[in-house]
Amino acid sequence: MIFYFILIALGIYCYYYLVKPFKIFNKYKKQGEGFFFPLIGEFLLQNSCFEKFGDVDYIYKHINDNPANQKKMFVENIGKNIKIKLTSIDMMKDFYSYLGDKLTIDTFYTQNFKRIFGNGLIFSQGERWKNMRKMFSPAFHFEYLKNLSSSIEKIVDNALLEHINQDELQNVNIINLIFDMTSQVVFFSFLGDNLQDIKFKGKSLAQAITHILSALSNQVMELGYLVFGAKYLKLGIFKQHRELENYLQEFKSFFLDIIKSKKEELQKEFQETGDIQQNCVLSILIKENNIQNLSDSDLLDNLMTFFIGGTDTTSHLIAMAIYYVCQNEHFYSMTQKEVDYYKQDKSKSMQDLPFMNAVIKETLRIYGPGNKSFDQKVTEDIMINNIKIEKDIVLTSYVNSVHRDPQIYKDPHTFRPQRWINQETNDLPSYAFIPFSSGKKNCIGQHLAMIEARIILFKFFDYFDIEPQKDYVLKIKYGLLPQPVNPLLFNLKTRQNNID
Ligand code: HEM
Repeated sequence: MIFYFILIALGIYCYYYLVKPFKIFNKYKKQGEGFFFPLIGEFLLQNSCFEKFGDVDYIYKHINDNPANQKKMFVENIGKNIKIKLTSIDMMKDFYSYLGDKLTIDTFYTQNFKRIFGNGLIFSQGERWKNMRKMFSPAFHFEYLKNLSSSIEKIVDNALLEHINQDELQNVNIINLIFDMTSQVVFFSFLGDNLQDIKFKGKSLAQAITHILSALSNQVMELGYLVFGAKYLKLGIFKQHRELENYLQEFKSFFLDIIKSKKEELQKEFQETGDIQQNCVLSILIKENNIQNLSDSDLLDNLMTFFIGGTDTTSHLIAMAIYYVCQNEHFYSMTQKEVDYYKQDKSKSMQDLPFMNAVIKETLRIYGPGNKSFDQKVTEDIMINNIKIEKDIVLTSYVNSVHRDPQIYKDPHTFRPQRWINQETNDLPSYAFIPFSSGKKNCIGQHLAMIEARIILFKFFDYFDIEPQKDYVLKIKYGLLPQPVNPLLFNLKTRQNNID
């Protein structure tokens, strides 16, 4: 009896995890390229790309190299899911028009992270998302954010001067250093306070969040998670699972108290003076009478969401821009000369630094931390560029492939900022450059990211002569983002005359 039961269970398992996915895989592979291996196709392919080329995404980045191939998509499997990576510009318009309606974030990887960022903007859909986006948007308009520039400059100056004063200028891990600044900026832009002096169990708040994220990320690799999902982790069968859940809950309630007291402080100021001096998300919510529409836990979820959306991304963008500039003497001297020239003319704004802006855009094109959308589950059959995609398939928009398509960009795999200054990129088609996504769920923080990138890059090249590690080999793997495996270490030498 038990034998038959096991046999039937095995049969059902084989059908749902092997036979059915393989049939669907074959159907879609006709539209492009593909790779199938029972259960772990995506892992295996990315791993082998990493081993061979030092870049997990290599195969998707190069899929358009031969335009005669007419590839449109790359099909893979993971677990029982079939995943389609959209790699052609022709498919982007339809994809982004369905986002948030017939496409919802797939929870295979992300459900564990929801334990920290709950139902903030990224994970919300429908009316809830619409209302929140409307309430938060004014705080992310460029004109409003411009008022934060001097506070951001102060955060950056303090962080760099601290390194200079402590003489910590050799082998500086610049991603960590910049992450410290971008996390202060996110707290500041949300609460009007960078929370620098507050510690949770001996860690700064940014370090505590990083610790939680990295533990959650490790759990996603556990067999139990792959089979039963995040519910299994929350059950707390193992000690390390219980410990993490407790740490997470304590951290959330600690942070909730900080938010409550900041909110009360700003509300009091508003009641007493009719205004709030400090520009930040909270003050906009209070001034526009929206604060009562959000619970304290909604505020916490969104602060965590902004932290996750806005720290790693921005710090990787800036560190990679420094890395690329330092690979080429001409780019390096152009950047430094531009910074020095700008300092002599106070009438200019940082937007008037053409070469530096081109460096940022080119880094976003070729490396962009958001050049792959979240995996999205199809909730009902849809048409993407005249191809029917069935319900339950997982779709990802592979912006990386479009950003490196030789039919759109000349010499697409080369870092060449000049393309953004000469006429080359004047008439790019729609969806040819979308590092911050597109459509209604695009990145709310893109102006903040660009302002930070300009300020931090400017200060680095103003304060320091930057020397990269000799023989460094860039290898890209996924953490929360695609990121360099070996730390980006630089020697910094102060340019004495430039430091007041
Ligand atoms: C270089 C820096 C950044 C890049 C490349 C980037 C990229 C992106 C991308 C591609 C998306 C869409 C994700 C998807 O749906 O698949 C997104 C969404 C989002 N980003 Fe950013 N981002 C950056 C910085 C920021 C900053 C500084 C913040 C806020 C402080 C932020 C907050 C968000 C939020 C809240 C969403 C979700 C928006 C919604 O669903 O309505 N991001 N970002």
